[in-house]
Amino acid sequence: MGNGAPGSVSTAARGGAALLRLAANKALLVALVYLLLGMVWILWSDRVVEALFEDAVQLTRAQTWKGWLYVAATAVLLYAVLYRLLRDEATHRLRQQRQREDLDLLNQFRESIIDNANIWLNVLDAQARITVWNKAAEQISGYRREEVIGGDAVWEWLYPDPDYRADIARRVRAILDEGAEVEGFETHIRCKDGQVKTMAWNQRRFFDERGQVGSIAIGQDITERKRLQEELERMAVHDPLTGLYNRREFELLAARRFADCVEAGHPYSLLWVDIDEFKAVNDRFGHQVGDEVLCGVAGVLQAVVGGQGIAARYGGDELVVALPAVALPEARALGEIVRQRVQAARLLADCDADAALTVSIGAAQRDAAMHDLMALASAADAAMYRAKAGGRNRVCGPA
Ligand SMILES: Nc1nc2c(ncn2[C@@H]2O[C@H](COP(=O)(O)OP(=O)(O)OP(=O)(O)O)[C@@H](O)[C@H]2O)c(=O)[nH]1
Repeated sequence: MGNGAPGSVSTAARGGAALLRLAANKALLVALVYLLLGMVWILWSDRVVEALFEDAVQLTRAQTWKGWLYVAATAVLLYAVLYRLLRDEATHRLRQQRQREDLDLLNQFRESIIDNANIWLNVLDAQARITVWNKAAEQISGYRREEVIGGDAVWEWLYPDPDYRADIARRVRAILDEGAEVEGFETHIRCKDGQVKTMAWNQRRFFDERGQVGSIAIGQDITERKRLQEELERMAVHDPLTGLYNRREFELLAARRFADCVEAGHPYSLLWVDIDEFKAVNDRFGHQVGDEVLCGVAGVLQAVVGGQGIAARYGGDELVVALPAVALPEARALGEIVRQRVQAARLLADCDADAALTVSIGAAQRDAAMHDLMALASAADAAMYRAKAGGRNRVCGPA
């Protein structure tokens, strides 16, 4: 896999032909120089020998010596030329062999990096078929390379939903056809064992040494990171014990709905729920039981009003429910249902069959004098204290 541009094939072929032409021209030049030197030698040496020797026997001997001299000189010349050519050729071959060895080493190194990288790495050809599938891809997906290499069936396995798969296929085509790049793109894959994992992808196009288009994808399994992130987000807005919204989130959400209701002229009510004699529960049965009771009351509250309002743990044993667009009579009725259900739940039955656990509830509705959520909350809190003062286990409204 490389980054060569398309057309590199014809460039290489043109380069090879030019080199061959250069070699042929050089050889022709050497042959012509040899021919010329030979002709000059024969013409010149014949004249010199004929001028020097008149005797036929001496002339023949001189011609023979001249022949030997020519053969010796051309042999030396031939040796020098061939030695240079063959030495250059040998050096060239040696260099090529070293380059091939270096390239092999580099390829082995690259393959080992691809294979042992801690991240999913796969390569696709122009038809989106898998050509490289590293160990991390095998480990994360559960699919072995023998199952996926050369085909595109893996997309159906990883993305069984046809619409989702079509969307991803469109993105891959955009990468292959238009050179689009993705960075940090998240998908949910279904692994061989049925697990669903969240992956973050970086993917881009490349051209191999033959100019063929492909795409390389690097994937990171972010399932655990996502889960932790969601858990942190959940913890930031929820009370860890009861699972209801925490006070901060309640004030944020309820205030937002309060402003909406003021603007729309809708009613807005609030229930303030406090467990009766909760300190005695802790003292008699222990903090652990107290925690379970708190959770039990929160469960009742969520079941009765969760769909209509915003239920939260305000602090200690105090729970609140904001009821946007709900008028006081309905709010009181809901409070009454909560009270009865808490009592009926017999949350202390396991500790003491006779011990009853009850709640006191204050209900209030926004009036023209209440400009913010806190004013309404104070009114509901005051109503809850009236319920306590009235003997507990009851729902009280405004005085
Ligand atoms: N188990 C448990 N107890 C808690 C928690 N938070 C606060 N409490 C206890 O809740 C009790 C609240 O008592 P109060 O509301 O003051 O009084 P009470 O006993 O409920 O009496 P009334 O409200 O007058 O009926 C205290 O004893 C706190 O220690 C908690 O998260 N778990």
